[in-house]
Amino acid sequence: MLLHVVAGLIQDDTGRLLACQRPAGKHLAGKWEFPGGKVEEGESIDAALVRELDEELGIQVAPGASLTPVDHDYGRGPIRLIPMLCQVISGTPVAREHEALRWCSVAELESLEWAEADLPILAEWCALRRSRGEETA
Ligand SMILES: Nc1nc2c([nH]c(=O)n2[C@H]2C[C@H](O)[C@@H](COP(=O)(O)OP(=O)(O)OP(=O)(O)O)O2)c(=O)[nH]1
Repeated sequence: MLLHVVAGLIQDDTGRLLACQRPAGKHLAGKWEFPGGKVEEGESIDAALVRELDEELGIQVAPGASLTPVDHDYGRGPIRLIPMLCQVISGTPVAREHEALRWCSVAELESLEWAEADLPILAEWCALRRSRGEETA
């Protein structure tokens, strides 16, 4: 069965993107990812995003546009990773479930070791920024 996973792309007001490091002892430990998680049965993508970011980071967000979903299999069954732009309405992110959080410029994003399924999402996000003329931040 295809598992749907939502991933939130959060920018700060200087254009940096929030990256989160997966904790030790978990699948893909130490890799960087976007905050989010599995969409529960009967739950909308937007509702899953709002719930996961509240649970993981203690922030309230408004879901925005989605980027292109990525289908991937780490050998544990197929997943569909759904990237969603989102706006923080309230709160400041705190690493409740992650090893570390980092606000990253494009250069910093490229220096991290990402979960493989996130690579196409990062490429799309960087292309989107370039097309808006925001590539230098
Ligand atoms: N949340 C999130 N998960 C991601 C990303 N990229 C990526 O490949 N994944 C994968 C890791 C897991 O295989 C799957 C779901 O992640 P999860 O954090 O909700 O679940 P988990 O690893 O706690 O799963 P499990 O140990 O309970 O089986 O999606 C990402 O950017 N964010």
